[in-house]
Formats: sequence, C-alpha cells, structure tokens
Amino acid sequence: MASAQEEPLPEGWEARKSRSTGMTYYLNCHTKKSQWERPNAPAPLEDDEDDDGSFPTEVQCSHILVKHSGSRRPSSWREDNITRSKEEALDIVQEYRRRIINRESLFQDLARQYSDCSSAKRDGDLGKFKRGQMQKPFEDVAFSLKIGQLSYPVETDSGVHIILRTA
Ligand SMILES: Cn1nc(-c2ccccc2)cc1C(=O)N[C@H](Cc1nc2ccccc2[nH]1)C(=O)O
Repeated sequence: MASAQEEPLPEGWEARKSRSTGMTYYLNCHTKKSQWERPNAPAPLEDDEDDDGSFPTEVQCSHILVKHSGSRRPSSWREDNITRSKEEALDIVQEYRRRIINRESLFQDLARQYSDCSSAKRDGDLGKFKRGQMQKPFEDVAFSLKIGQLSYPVETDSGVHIILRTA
C-alpha cells in the first residue's frame, strides 16, 4: 500500500521543493498560492480571500434557481409541478448565464421572471448569510466568489443555481 507521500496529489496541486530549505511545499495551480501542508482535497479554483485579503464571515448573494423533477421540492411560485430533467435545468441555467455575461439580459430581470426560488420577488436577493445557513454546495461557491462575481452553475438538492455575490 502506497504511503501518504506516494499517493497522487488531489487535482490542481503540484509538489515543489523549497530552494532555501529543500522542504516540499504544495502549489495551487489555479490560485498560485502555496502551502506547506500536503493537501487532501482538490485545489480551490478561487481564493476565498476578499480583495482586501479578508475571509468574509458573511456574504450577500442573489441567485437564479431552476428546479427539476429531482428537486427536493419540485414546485415553485412559477409552476405547481416541475417535470423538467436536471439536464434541461442545467441547459436553461447555462443559457441565463450566457445572456448575463454577454450583457443581453440583466441578472435581476431573469431572477425576477424565471427563478424557481421565492426570492425571485426580490430579484433573487437572499440577503446576508453566514456559513452554516445554506446548503453546503451553495455556501462553498458563495463564499468563494468575489463581490460582483457570477458563479458557474451550482447543483444543490433544490435544483441548479447561478449565484451573484453582491456584498
Ligand atoms: C434560502 N431561501 N431564502 C429565500 C428567500 C430569501 C429572501 C426573500 C424571499 C425568500 C427562499 C429560500 C429557499 O430556500 N427557497 C427554496 C429554494 C431554494 N433552495 C436554495 C438553496 C440554497 C440557496 C437558496 C435556495 N433557494 C424554495 O423557494 O423552494
């Protein structure tokens, strides 16, 4: 059985040797940040440091949620019985993201009109929240975003989201 040191590194990490001490350190290929501890999880795609180098304890986000037949509650203010597949929901969310990125549509307009979350009536605004309040996949991405940044699609038990960090 391979020792921990021989195990392949999780995705996104590279082992480097310090010129001054000869000790091994680990480089996150995405963020170019390094650490002495051997990583045990894939390298984060973004820092969760804010621009001022802080790690927020609370963020404010808006989101657009597209539910599907496998959602925890496959109904919403828009539709009593949501039957689309998860793949269809992903396609829809990706189209919304494309339109927002290309400035063809405003985030708040699409959220208000199409989000399957009751926050749609507030343009998708969820207000401020701390860690431990939202489903983990949502929380992890929300806290990884910089203010003003729009996420890629995120899957939770509720459906497929895109998340905009606003504060
Ligand atoms: C977490 N949350 N906040 C609101 C909200 C916030 C402000 C104003 C009105 C509603 C609605 C919800 C909520 O759970 N909505 C669910 C859908 C949903 N699931 C979520 C998972 C993570 C984050 C937001 C989410 N929204 C629903 O309507 O079925």
